[in-house]
Amino acid sequence: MNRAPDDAHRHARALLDPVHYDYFAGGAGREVALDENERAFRRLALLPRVLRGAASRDTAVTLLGDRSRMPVLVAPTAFHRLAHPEGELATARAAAAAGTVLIASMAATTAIGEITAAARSVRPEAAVWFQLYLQPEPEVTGALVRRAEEAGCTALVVTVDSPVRGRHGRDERHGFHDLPPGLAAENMRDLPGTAPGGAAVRPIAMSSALSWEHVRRLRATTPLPVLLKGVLHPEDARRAVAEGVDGLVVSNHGGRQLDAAPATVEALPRIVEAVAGRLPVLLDGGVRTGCDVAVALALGATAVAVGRPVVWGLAADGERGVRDVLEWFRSDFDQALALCGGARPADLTADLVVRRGGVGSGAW
Ligand SMILES: Cc1cc2nc3c(=O)[nH]c(=O)nc-3n(C[C@H](O)[C@H](O)[C@H](O)COP(=O)(O)O)c2cc1C
Ligand SMILES: CCCCCCC(=O)C(=O)O
Repeated sequence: MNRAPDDAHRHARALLDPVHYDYFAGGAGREVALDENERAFRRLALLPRVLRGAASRDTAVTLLGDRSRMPVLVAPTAFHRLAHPEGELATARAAAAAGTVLIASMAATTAIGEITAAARSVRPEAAVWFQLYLQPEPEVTGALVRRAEEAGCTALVVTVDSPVRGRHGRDERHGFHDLPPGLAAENMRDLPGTAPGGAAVRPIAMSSALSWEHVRRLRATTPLPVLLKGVLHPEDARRAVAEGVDGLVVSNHGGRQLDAAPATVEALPRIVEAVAGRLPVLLDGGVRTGCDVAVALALGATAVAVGRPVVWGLAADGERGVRDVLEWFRSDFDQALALCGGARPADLTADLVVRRGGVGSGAW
């Protein structure tokens, strides 16, 4: 029996050290953006179409050349070994088995080469993308990109919503600022510029000096497609198109950065309008059911990504727990698609989405 993300969440909460549970669950500030991500989906409804003769369905999508069995990817989340001893290796095997794309965090507690190897041990064509925080020193960013390329990653997801780190009240209250002994952000090990005898693992820097120039430089140094994660303003989306970026992720970092950021599903339509089909637009934040996936796709997302539900599956039952959560998302999305009268993700169109209480008002 597949465990729904809500069940996994309950199990994870019971099993995890409360300090680590709060790290994963928490958000920035008063956690308004965190709460709103889920609530905003509840404010939206789907108007199903009937009698469309959609006898067989296909939930697969192709994203920048990678095929995914469903339009639900694994969002990058840090420090999986805090959730389960097998950490990112378990997540990678589960994502590969579920046939979806894993976006591996630069802040993983397992090196990217080991993550891709684990995914490919299950499915040789499994796609792994690498999430990157651009580092102030170009040679450090360059070395991270080479590692991702050598590991066989097929896209880079550059997180641009973190000029500084959000303030996480739960972590502050617990005094949780560092990984426990024995765990490290393994992609940061042995990078250029580490002083002889200095710490072998560099801290991850967040820099407010980053600009479009850094994105341009990155694009010039790698053949991999580059997506920007954390775009919420339509002008930034238009600029991304002009700069030749390959894709966008509409994200408020799961409510962990700017607490005043809008719910991502509410920001999505303006980004989709600005991009006008020129790039794939992904969304993450608060996606908890197949209906949420269907709403996001109907509003123009090519796919969504899920963060915490995957962590809960991992904490609850390792590789099997993540696989259960991902398989549940696939079947729940398939069910929503069928109930909307669709045969494939492209059948979900904006006219299906209305605000609750607003049917007939042309709310969208
Ligand atoms: C515990 C945790 C760690 C995260 N680590 C990263 C990270 O390393 N890099 C990144 O770009 N986003 C990170 N995120 C943000 C996620 O990629 C994603 O935007 C967010 O989790 C989506 O919201 P959801 O958790 O409601 O699905 C993290 C989120 C959580 C909850
Ligand atoms: C400076 C530590 C970097 C870890 C970042 C993980 C992350 O993005 C999060 O939201 O947590």
